[in-house]
Amino acid sequence: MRARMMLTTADFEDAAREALDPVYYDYVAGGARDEVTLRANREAFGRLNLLPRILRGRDKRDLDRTLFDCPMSMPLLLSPTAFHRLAHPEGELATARAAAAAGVVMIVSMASTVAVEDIAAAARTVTTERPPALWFQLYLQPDPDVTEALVERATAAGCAALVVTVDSPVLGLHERNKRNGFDDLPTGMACENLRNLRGGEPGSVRQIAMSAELSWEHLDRLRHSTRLPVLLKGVLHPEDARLAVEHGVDGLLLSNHGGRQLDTVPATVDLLPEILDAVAGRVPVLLDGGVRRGTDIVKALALGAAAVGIGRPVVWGLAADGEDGVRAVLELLRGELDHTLALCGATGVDDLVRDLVRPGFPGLR
Ligand SMILES: Cc1cc2nc3c(=O)[nH]c(=O)nc-3n(C[C@H](O)[C@H](O)[C@H](O)COP(=O)(O)O)c2cc1C
Ligand SMILES: CC(C)CC(=O)C(=O)O
Repeated sequence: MRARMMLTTADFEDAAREALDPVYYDYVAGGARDEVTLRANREAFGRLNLLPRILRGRDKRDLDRTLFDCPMSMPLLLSPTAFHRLAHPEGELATARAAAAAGVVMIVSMASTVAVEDIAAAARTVTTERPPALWFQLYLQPDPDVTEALVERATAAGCAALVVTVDSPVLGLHERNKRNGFDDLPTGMACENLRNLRGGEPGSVRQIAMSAELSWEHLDRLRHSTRLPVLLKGVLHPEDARLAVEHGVDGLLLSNHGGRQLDTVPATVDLLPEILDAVAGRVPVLLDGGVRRGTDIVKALALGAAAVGIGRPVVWGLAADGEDGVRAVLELLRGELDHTLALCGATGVDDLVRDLVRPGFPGLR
């Protein structure tokens, strides 16, 4: 039998589907309710067209970018995804080494199955041009002392920024997980950042309190308790984007949680222009959701995103081939990004403007 050619992120998803327990595959692949938003994230990129320029490119294009003092080899980062040990025994250790080797930021999930200190140590084992950069994602907790304990832990581990996910007043409902009876980690795995956080906590996923009573006051308290840059992940309404800037956040990660929270919210790339207008250049806006191709990255950057995140493709790489699989996904996207820049007549990622992206021309999908 011919070996599978791993040419696209979709090839990694196919390989992951074969490697994973179907219950875990569904957990990663799935979205909330009818999965309308999950599909919309992809469809929106497909509807946008690129209108390239000619006779103005360069042989070697600049892909690097610095954000929050973190030099990155390209404006692509690993959005936070929970439970990497479901995909591979090495879990987040493998992911962190791959991200460090590729020179990109990994946003560690509060619900990682390896402790943030161990993830940071794994990233430091990789020798590269750039120091490895980790950011830490957290859900604000109704008890601010718990939030502060987490922030202290992530800061001590060397995380360079905090990404506060604000789209989860309650957990999104995934009917795939319900049907499969998946609602907890298997024996032997835990949310290691929550273990012994303040006392003898076991590291259970149920320790993560989703609360509909969180308010801007909780964010203000966090803002004042840390010197790290704070990004909000999951702001969708432009009015909230304005409020976030007024409350002193340092950046936004425009995200609909990969279609896993409120179903039927718009695709992130469709919302990007409105959010950028609301923010008016005061803080960088990053985007995730449905990014699978170099053309997607170029469209988001050209519209004004400072960087883009990928969620599921990282888990597919990890499930398919551990550290090498994640690295392969990142290098595949780097290659596609560079190739798209060349075809667009761009000298690098700083040479992208809105004019390159057009709403869909009829008949072209
Ligand atoms: C399996 C999985 C776990 C996730 N875990 C988290 C998490 O712990 N915290 C969070 O803020 N977002 C989480 N997300 C959302 C991602 O950060 C990201 O917003 C989303 O996956 C981007 O869309 P994409 O998968 O289409 O690239 C998760 C997504 C997936 C698929
Ligand atoms: C609830 C978290 C533990 C994970 C998450 O955000 C997700 O699966 O989308």
